[in-house]
Amino acid sequence: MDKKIIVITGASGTGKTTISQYLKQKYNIPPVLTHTTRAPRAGEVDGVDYHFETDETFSKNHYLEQVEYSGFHYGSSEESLEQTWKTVDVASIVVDTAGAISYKKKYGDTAVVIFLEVDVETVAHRLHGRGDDPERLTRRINSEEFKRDLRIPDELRGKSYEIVNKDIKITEKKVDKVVNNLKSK
Ligand SMILES: Nc1ncnc2c1ncn2[C@@H]1O[C@H](COP(=O)(O)OP(=O)(O)OP(=O)(O)O)[C@@H](O)[C@H]1O
Ligand SMILES: Nc1nc2c(ncn2[C@@H]2O[C@H](COP(=O)(O)O)[C@@H](O)[C@H]2O)c(=O)[nH]1
Repeated sequence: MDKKIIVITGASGTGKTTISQYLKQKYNIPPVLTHTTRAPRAGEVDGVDYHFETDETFSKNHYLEQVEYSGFHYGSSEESLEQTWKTVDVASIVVDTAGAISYKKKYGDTAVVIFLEVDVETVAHRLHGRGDDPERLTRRINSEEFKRDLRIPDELRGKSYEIVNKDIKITEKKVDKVVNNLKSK
């Protein structure tokens, strides 16, 4: 099979990490870790969920793309993806829509984009349920990035699998189809 990167995108709280974990559990498709300057949430572990960085260490890495999201830096490296491709043909990565556009531009058909969509009320409810700090959560939901990522950008329209992530079982079945499509190539 050709090398592929499944790029999971959408607004914060739409279920990107949940789908990335499903891909790992069910298909052994590993996530490529990215870097961030935000603090770990309860239960998040450095080197497992993210490479957690200070402003200083973040600035020393080389990134394929990087963004500022709700006041923090995030970035992903080509080296991490190339490293993962040495051991598997298919990997996944979780990024905002600006990152997904960068991956699509750089990798073309090698980047298979899944755009997750959920209405804003449901997302806010889920983020509260995840235990996000209320002050940070309000800031995030009011950020331009969050509002932008609620709808698929023009650059990805027609080039992505668009999945409404309401019922997780239905979402998983749709993700199964994406993976099966890859396998048949
Ligand atoms: N279909 C679903 N139904 C109900 N809850 C869901 C569903 N999908 C995800 N969740 C829950 O919603 C919360 C947010 O999901 P998740 O962390 O995967 O989102 P995310 O898009 O990765 O968010 P972020 O970009 O902020 O990291 C989690 O608590 C997760 O368990
Ligand atoms: N473009 C990139 N976006 C990234 C990267 N790593 C994570 N993200 C996205 O940032 C927001 C916020 O993440 P959170 O973990 O603080 O909730 C979310 O949309 C992530 O998908 C990256 O390297 N590049």
